[in-house]
Amino acid sequence: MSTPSPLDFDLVVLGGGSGGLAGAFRAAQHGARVALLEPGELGGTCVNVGCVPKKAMWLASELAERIELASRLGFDVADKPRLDWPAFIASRQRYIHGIHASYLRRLDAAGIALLPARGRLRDAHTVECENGTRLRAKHVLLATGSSPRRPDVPGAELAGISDDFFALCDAPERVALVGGGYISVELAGVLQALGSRVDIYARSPRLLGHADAELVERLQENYRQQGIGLHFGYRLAAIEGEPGELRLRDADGHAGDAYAQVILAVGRGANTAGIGLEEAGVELDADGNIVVDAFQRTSLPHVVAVGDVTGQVTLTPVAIAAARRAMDRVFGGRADAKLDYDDIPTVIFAHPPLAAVGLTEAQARERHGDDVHVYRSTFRPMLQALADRSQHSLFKLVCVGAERRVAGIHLLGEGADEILQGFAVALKKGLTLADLHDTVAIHPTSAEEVVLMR
Ligand SMILES: Cc1cc2nc3c(=O)[nH]c(=O)nc-3n(C[C@H](O)[C@H](O)[C@H](O)COP(=O)(O)OP(=O)(O)OC[C@H]3O[C@@H](n4cnc5c(N)ncnc54)[C@H](O)[C@@H]3O)c2cc1C
Ligand SMILES: NC(=O)c1ccc[n+]([C@@H]2O[C@H](COP(=O)([O-])OP(=O)(O)OC[C@H]3O[C@@H](n4cnc5c(N)ncnc54)[C@H](O)[C@@H]3O)[C@@H](O)[C@H]2O)c1
Repeated sequence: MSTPSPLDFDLVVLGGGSGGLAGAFRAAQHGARVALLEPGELGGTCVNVGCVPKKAMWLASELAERIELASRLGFDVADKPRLDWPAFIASRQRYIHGIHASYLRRLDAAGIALLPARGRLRDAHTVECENGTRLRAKHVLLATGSSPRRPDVPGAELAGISDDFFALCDAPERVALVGGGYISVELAGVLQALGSRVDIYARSPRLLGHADAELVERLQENYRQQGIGLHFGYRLAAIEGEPGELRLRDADGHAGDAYAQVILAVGRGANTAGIGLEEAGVELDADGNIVVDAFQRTSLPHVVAVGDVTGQVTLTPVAIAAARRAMDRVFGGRADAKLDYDDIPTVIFAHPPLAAVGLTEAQARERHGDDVHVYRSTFRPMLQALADRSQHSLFKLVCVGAERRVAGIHLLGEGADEILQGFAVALKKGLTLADLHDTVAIHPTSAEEVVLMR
């Protein structure tokens, strides 16, 4: 038997983002010899140009709103407070550098070989680095993530993408966001609260097509009240002008206002091109996502894929959970380990946040017909009421069957982002309306509305 060379591994991972790192750490815990290839910053999209800097900006914008509330409530806030962006961004980036450093320490401690290189799949057991070095592995984990799409219209290259938002050093005076999904809604709320005048141009008839229509209706009202312009059914034909003064032209030839910044948020595409996947025998779907089965197995034996590159629910905790389970199966002797993709909770960090788990009312009616029972609570959180602000919260339960099993929980309002997690556990375990009613409320909170709905 030949002795293994230093280039032989039990696992080679392509991508040091949420899924790749989680998979590498879990495999190493099971005793696997692991190499991880990452040409960019550790942490991938989430840490560098996604969840983390986004949440930091969202927190800043929440503070801006709170300062305004405070002044309404009698605090002496001399002038209209302005955010010192460079100072805030320095704090944000310091926080992110701390995450990089922590990953490096953990990789080192786990004995994982980190190679700062782009990888290419040669066959089921061979990965080639950019410099031509070939690594041999028993198993390969593909976690190369996704990148923002640009619409195929003239001038699209003049506009920014979400990555560019994180390079801003001030709030641009006027901003257009193209797209009506997660990113558009989140960035619009942040920028408007930090001093920009924002317009959203969505192709769809409403924002957030996957979310519960009633909550989205309420969020849209909030956004209009905050001064965000909402343009639905918009068909973008071109982007024109000079940097700093850009205009959108629609399919009827109408050119609108000038914007200092246009940000495209029309979805993301899997990073599967040019890395040898199809040549090696990894099947892709029509959108370029890696096709995987319930165990994250690709069409090529010994090659698994997780996260955005599979086009499955594209959220960080999903990539992490799928990677850990796949590695438990491959290296941990848990043959049945796989992620259940049902009832994954999610939060859209809008203003206020929208948190959801399970079926929307429309999905429940499609699945269960008339046997759907909806409970809702509309209320003003105490701080909003004290400041005589009109922002209301809307909480909604979607129940099915005679036993009123809770099939969906939808929360729009202050604190919704922090309230949902615990209720998501309960929903996953088969929560019923009676269980909620059996639970004593915590008063006075917004969360208590969930157990008081009748
Ligand atoms: C603006 C924004 C906000 C978001 N906010 C949230 C949020 O609040 N909550 C949430 O759950 N999700 C959020 N997401 C989604 C989340 O960031 C992604 O779902 C998550 O990062 C996916 O993890 P991943 O490991 O699949 O890919 P990524 O994190 O993108 O990592 C992929 C890595 O692979 C590397 N790579 C690419 N090609 C190769 C190659 N050939 N060889 C080696 N390495 C390669 C890349 O450099 C990258 O580092 C947000 C996304 C965006 C864009
Ligand atoms: N809080 C979070 O968890 C969070 C935040 C941001 C992003 N994400 C993840 O990242 C993913 C990508 O976000 P996203 O907002 O780019 O995608 P998205 O899929 O949420 O929304 C894309 C939007 O663009 C629209 N669109 C598509 N093509 C268009 C075109 N040519 N012209 C105009 N509009 C067009 C779609 O109708 C849709 O409204 C999300 O689906 C989500 O999974 C999560």
